[in-house]
Amino acid sequence: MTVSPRSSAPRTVGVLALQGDFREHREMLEGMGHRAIEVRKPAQLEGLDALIIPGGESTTIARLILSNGFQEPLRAFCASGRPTWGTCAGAILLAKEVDRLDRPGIETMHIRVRRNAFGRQVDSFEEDLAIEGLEGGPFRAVFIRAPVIERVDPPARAIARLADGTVVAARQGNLLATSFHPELTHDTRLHAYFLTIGAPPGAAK
Ligand SMILES: NC(=O)CC[C@H](N)C(=O)O
Repeated sequence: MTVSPRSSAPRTVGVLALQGDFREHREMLEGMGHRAIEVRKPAQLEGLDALIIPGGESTTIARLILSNGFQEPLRAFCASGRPTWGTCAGAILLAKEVDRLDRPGIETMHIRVRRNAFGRQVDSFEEDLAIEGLEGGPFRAVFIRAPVIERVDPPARAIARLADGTVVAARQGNLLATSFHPELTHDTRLHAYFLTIGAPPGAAK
């Protein structure tokens, strides 16, 4: 399926605002005409149509998820079928397996992620990606101390790869994980795509 950037009606979209670049996601969503909520308490998840878990420092966000009682509510949100998207650190938190993370994350996507996979020499870079389901040509992806998706197990599937074949985006029903940061570009296509990926409750298991 392909979507155009303006194909969805205004939604109420939460951005987990414990740490990281939640503001950039909120501003992009607002620029698209959606209502964006910075989520700091589990009760705020209730009225949302969709949720973004932003980039930042995954160890810090994982610690704050646990200390703020977010772990079960976030798992329930993923199971509810509402679109849920982790960018960079957010993708690390959605993964069932991570090479090293000293505490549990949300662990709902059947992917294995390796943190800081590009090493010190390549702290950040950009690459044009073909993303399955996205029309309008390549997507300029910004990678910052990015993880890679080392393994994708069904029902998850890879939807974007670097030129060398490395998986950098995956989808599992209503769940989306990207190694890169679309909120740091002016391209709203992936945010628009994300809002279309709702699934029946439990579909993402
Ligand atoms: N931009 C990012 O979100 C970087 C992720 C960070 N390197 C981590 O492992 O948590």
